[in-house]
Amino acid sequence: MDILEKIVADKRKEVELRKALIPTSQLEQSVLFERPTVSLANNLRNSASGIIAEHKRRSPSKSIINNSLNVQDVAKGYEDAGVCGMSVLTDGKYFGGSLDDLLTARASCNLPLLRKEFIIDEYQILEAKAYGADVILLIAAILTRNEIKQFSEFAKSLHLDVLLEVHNEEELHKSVMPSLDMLGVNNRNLKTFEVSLETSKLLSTIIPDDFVKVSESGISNIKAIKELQPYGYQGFLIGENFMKTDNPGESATQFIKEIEL
Ligand SMILES: O=P(O)(O)OC[C@@H](O)[C@@H](O)c1c[nH]c2ccccc12
Repeated sequence: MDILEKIVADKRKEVELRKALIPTSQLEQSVLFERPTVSLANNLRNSASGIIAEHKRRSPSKSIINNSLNVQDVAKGYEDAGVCGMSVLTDGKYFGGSLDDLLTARASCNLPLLRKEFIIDEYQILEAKAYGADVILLIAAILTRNEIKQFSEFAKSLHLDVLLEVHNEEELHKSVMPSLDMLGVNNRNLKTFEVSLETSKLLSTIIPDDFVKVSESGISNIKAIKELQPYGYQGFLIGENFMKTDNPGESATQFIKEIEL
């Protein structure tokens, strides 16, 4: 079993346990269910920097990134920096995140929030909405075309944006459909953890123009952004480069200043 299969197997068990404890009717009673969502795709279309900044304490590839920050400061810092949106890891076992992190981020800023999670069940989309997300991530590598269709249409019915993540041509061809808002190319192979910006460059030509293109992972300098912009990328998902510092908001501020120069 590779790491991705292991994560998904654990996730299926976790979701079954959560479902047994909190019925969907209870999720739907969250006051956040009535909150009008903010579109990350629209923000990216109208931005010069296109930065989506992530909150990530650790990862299976890097173990600890930063354990001494609080979500509130990070969210406020990113908002002050002028990022387009914030991504919040909610997986506990492999990334040290939680739905509580999402809720705290929601309470701390007005940015569109992406629930960064391995979604394999509609229940997790209801959770995303109930804990204040504006956007969900769907990962093509772990879903069938039918699931992508079902989950993305369900998310749209809740007024959530959908970011679909691919890593190769086959995943892209399997996934393209009108219920997606953004297409993300993960520069990191989730099975081997190898990172290459070439993945974004290669796939850019076959992503239809109606989707906002997002390049994800392994972006650690302005040069990478400048290199990817000519390929049509309008969004850049950055985690570790900000989170490894003592003040991710300040790092994001410097980063955006440099892009706009
Ligand atoms: O920390 P990085 O290399 O800047 O990467 C951020 C983000 O792209 C990465 O965390 C990510 C992309 N796709 C994912 C899917 C699940 C978990 C995490 C991810």
